[in-house]
Amino acid sequence: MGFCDTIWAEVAPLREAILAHPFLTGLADGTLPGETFRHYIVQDSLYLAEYGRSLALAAARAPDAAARLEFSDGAKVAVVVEQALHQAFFNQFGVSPEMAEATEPTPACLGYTSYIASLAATRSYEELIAGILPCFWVYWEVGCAIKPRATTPNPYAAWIDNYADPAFGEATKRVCALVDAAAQEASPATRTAMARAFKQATRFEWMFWDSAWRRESWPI
Ligand SMILES: Cc1ncc(CO)c(N)n1
Repeated sequence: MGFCDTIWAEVAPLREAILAHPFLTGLADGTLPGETFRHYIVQDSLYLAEYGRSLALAAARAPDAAARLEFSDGAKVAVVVEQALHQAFFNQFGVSPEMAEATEPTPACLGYTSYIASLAATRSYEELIAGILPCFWVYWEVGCAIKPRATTPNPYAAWIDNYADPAFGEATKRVCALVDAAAQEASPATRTAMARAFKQATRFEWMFWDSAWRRESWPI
């Protein structure tokens, strides 16, 4: 079993909790309140802007051209999706650019982006890319799980299609391959740190949806 398969299996309980989360069941059957999705999509645009920066840092630190291309491409796609898909949803759900600009990241959003940025700043390249991977893989799994049971018409169809798109699956596979290759060269201690980063980021994925579901804000 490859490294990615192992760490993927280790987070199985987290993945089950994600797939069962009411935010995602509501997305699939179209009953998710628009206000809840609006909270999510504004936070997600803040997330993608910061995540894109961390992908660019991964590209800068990548040991070979293939990895440099993959992460710089990912950095570009994060910005493109942030601007295109999100703008469409902003229009659909009545979020003005001013509202979006005035919104602060929630504790979950800031926690997740700051965690990935901290990997980029103070940890190894191997840990950084392990922390980057759940963003791809969890969304790919969610997209594929939701798509066959999504009701039509569904106000969230464009979101579901984006993450169930085979092209997104291919990108996920390529990042998995880079993580597997890095793990193969790494020491046991680094592999342990990679598994921890992967799990931590997967936890934040759950927290991100849960925070939108609760329409989280700062307690003070
Ligand atoms: C929080 C989060 N994780 C992953 C993705 C997938 O790109 C996203 N858009 N947002």
